[in-house]
Amino acid sequence: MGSIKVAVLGAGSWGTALSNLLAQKGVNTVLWGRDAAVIEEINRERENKRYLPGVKISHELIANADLEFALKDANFLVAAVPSQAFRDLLQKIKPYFKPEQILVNTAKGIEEGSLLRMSAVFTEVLPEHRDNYTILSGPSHAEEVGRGIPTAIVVSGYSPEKLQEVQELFSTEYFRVYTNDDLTGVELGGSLKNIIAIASGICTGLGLGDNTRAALVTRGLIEITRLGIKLGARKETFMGLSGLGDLFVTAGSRHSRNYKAGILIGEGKSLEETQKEINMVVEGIRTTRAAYQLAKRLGVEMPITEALYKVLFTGLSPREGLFGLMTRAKKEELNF
Ligand SMILES: NC(=O)c1ccc[n+]([C@@H]2O[C@H](COP(=O)([O-])OP(=O)(O)OC[C@H]3O[C@@H](n4cnc5c(N)ncnc54)[C@H](O)[C@@H]3O)[C@@H](O)[C@H]2O)c1
Ligand SMILES: O=P(O)(O)OC[C@H](O)CO
Repeated sequence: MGSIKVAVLGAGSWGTALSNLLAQKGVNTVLWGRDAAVIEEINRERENKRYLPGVKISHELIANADLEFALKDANFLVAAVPSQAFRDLLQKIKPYFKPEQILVNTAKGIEEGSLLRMSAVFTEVLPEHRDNYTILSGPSHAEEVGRGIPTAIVVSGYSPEKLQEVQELFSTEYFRVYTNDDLTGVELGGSLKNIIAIASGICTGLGLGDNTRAALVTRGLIEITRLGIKLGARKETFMGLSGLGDLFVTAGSRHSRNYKAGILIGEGKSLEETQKEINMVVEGIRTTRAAYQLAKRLGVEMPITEALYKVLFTGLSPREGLFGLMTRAKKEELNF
């Protein structure tokens, strides 16, 4: 793609997979990571063994631990760090940020404390560049994108022209990018599905059946939609790639860190043991606490989120949590 340059910031699983996709497409791409040992390994072995083992990295990809080098003359900055590190990354890039640069956020989460979505964090740090913010979300495991497995994803943001530029940048014959102007819905769908994925994993860890998981995922979609509507999102977005799509891929996949975390917790492991064993970001843990607080503040009913919050943070056992959900007051089904 001509003279376009992209800086991918964060050399974990997703940053590695996306930068590799762009480099394979012929885009001048620099992958920046804060860990010099990981960067060195990528350049030497053409593999990121900790975060994306088994995926061959294109010789066209430049990995570098110097942020200024990565940002210089970049048209697009792709932020691929956990949501709790997004503000910190923005503070680091702020001195270099240019009015024409487009920021593509890929983090799926809500900031703890402020309870802000990533777009709002961006606007706090770089208020004069609000329209340069976009987000890429949807069902996309790095392990599969890294192997060229057909994937569909969605981009959202404020400026329709910028969404089209990001759509054009990432689209390949195996990576299909849609646009959706419901930024609130796209951000919340991608973030809140992780809560339901952990709960789904807990059902598996407890040795329960497909009926239970299907019930949990369906009721989970309804409650995350309910919170989304309250915050101004469109209901339909939760039926799309960043809602149902991402829930489907996360709540039962062997690749999902959130689902795997749930399995370990259902099997009786503590939260600390679980995080140590997975050794990569499990976004849904902190998102559960943030969503629980948001739901309380706004008076939105989110029984699965509340039960998971109690299991993760107050010592309720997974079985007690499930029993509580099954024996709640009787309801109508479609209570958005
Ligand atoms: N892995 C996937 O399949 C996938 C797909 C779509 C979206 N995402 C989202 O992308 C985000 C990143 O996930 P990931 O899978 O790459 O996580 P990861 O745990 O694999 O990697 C995180 C990377 O961020 C770096 N990092 C952490 N804090 C940092 C900071 N303050 N400054 C700079 N770098 C920092 C770490 O060193 C690591 O390289 C998450 O929000 C996740 O939900 C992941
Ligand atoms: O591995 P997970 O659970 O963080 O999920 C990764 C992506 O969000 C899937 O779309």
